[in-house]
Amino acid sequence: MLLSPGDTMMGGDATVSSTPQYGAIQIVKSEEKHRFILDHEALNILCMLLSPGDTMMGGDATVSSTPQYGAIQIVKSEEKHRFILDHEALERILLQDHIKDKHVVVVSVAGAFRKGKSFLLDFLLRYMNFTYIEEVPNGDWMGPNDVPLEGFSWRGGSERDTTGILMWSHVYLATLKSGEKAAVVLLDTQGTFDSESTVRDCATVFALSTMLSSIQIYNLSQNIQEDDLQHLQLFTEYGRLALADTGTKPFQRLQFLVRDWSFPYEADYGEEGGRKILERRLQISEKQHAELQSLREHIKSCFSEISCFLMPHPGLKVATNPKFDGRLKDIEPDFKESLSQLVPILLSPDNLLLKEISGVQVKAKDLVQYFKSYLNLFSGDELPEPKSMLVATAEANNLSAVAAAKELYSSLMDGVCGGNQPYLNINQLESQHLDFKKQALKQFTSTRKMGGEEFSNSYREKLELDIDEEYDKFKAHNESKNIFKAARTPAVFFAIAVVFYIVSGVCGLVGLYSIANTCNLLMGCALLTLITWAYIRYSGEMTDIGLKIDDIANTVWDKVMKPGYKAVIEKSVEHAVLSRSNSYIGQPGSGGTSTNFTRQTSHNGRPHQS
Ligand SMILES: Nc1nc2c(ncn2[C@@H]2O[C@H](COP(=O)(O)OP(=O)(O)OP(=O)(O)O)[C@@H](O)[C@H]2O)c(=O)[nH]1
Ligand SMILES: [Mg+2]
Repeated sequence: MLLSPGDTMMGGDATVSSTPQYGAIQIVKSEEKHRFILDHEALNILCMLLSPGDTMMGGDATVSSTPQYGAIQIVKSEEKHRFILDHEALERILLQDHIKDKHVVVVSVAGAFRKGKSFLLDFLLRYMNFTYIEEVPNGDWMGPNDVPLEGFSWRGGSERDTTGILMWSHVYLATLKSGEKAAVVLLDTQGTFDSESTVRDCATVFALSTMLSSIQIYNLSQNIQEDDLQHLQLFTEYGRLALADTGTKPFQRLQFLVRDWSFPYEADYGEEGGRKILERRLQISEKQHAELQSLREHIKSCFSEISCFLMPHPGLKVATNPKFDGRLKDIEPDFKESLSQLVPILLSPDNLLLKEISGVQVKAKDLVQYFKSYLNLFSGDELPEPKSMLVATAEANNLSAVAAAKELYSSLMDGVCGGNQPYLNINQLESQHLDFKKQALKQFTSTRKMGGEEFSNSYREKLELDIDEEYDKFKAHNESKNIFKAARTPAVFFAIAVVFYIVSGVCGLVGLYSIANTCNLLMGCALLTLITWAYIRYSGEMTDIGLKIDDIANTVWDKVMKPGYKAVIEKSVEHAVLSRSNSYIGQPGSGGTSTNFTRQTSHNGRPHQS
């Protein structure tokens, strides 16, 4: 978003940002006599930059240097431990025109509370800004040494900070290895096991973020413990069902991230050490209980990629100093070194992974549907069974396929009878509709969906109904382009006025004054209706009355004028044919005279004479 020309940018050349469209705007100015005045215009521009209603998390300490971006709480924790989805906020982010049709990469960080999740995400933001906005490849994305860390709200202390699920308001566009442009979404989540949340709350947030992300960063402290693996049980159960249904792995990447790893002499910091530890933790041995064995097997089979990264301790300033505000100079070099290795492993264009559900890549607009279905699923008092998770996924799957097929139909119809297209003959329109409907249904049937054919039949029926409804709209729109139909109402009322004018004149001539007066009155009414109709059409007000006048005109046309007009035409054609044949028979050599002729009529196809 650009600032309007003429905005007061503070700081002159020295402070111009590397992205020149951002800058400090002076909203309170110091005037003569030491008075401060508010620059309303500048304030309005700032208000426009922030979409209305956005909940910017973080308070003063974490306000971003690019004020138009912020963390938006899309899943909120309400009273009685219920989570609700902020549809509007979600749609505002994901349904932006340049985003909605892009496949998405969803990066989420989940895990226990107070373990540095939001802190890490702010480094991910720095990398994203550097690589995908400023587009400087292989540079130093970590930024200057002496700048506070901003973005998602993070802080020290023992009390929880993040609640619900937050999405970064800016969706990054990244060019993948394949050359495709993908939309990258970052999610921060409420930490698990804080003193205010129930087990269900924790499981809900963790489940939502795992189900919706393509790169789930599982943030752990110090080690991978058995209970950390057990939290994945719900997904592995669901994953098994989904795997059986579609034959594809339901989740993409699970990245274990062990913070404050204290045993570098056993396994090195970084990816290599992480692989070693992960192998040990996911190892299946005969000594293990059968349940532990199957959990490990299922974790492996549900994610297409599992990896682990061991992070060193960031230093005492980070962990214990209340004044620490994220400056790199206060962080231990080991930590910074590991961070510079970790973040590109997660977010470089080559490592981004698209979100897939049942083997189909998810678009940003589909993600909205999945959010809705999953939030619905988790709104009950009990945690859902893996089977109902499968049903919810199948439902969202089918709804997305319905939406895509409907969109195909609408765009095809738009091409033949949309806004700029001329009026199309009704028979032609009908045949195009049937053809496009067939194409849309074919696309729906061929899209891979969960839940089987029987499940998707009801959605197919819904699609047919939706398409027919859409067709009615296209038909009405097409009709409105028929200028003869548009001119029908004024023509009918004008004709009525003319007829009554003539009748009134004739009646006046023969002395039937009362009938003449009534006709005059009716003529006046017709003209008045005509003027009212013209005003409604011109002003766009009182459209209900306008529609009623159109209805009356249509009825008069269908019931009176059209039959009358047809009868007159038929009569005159008959008359013309008759007079033509009469003149033909009357001609010399035609075998008869005009007064004495042989009339030929046809009887059962045979000519006979009378
Ligand atoms: N020991 C340690 N502390 C860290 C690390 N990273 C960040 N911190 C500190 O941990 C504290 C909490 O950071 P946050 O990012 O707010 O933690 P969080 O996990 O988002 O916390 P909740 O939002 O409450 O779930 C801050 O004081 C950070 O400085 C780390 O790797 N190790
Ligand atoms: Mg947090």
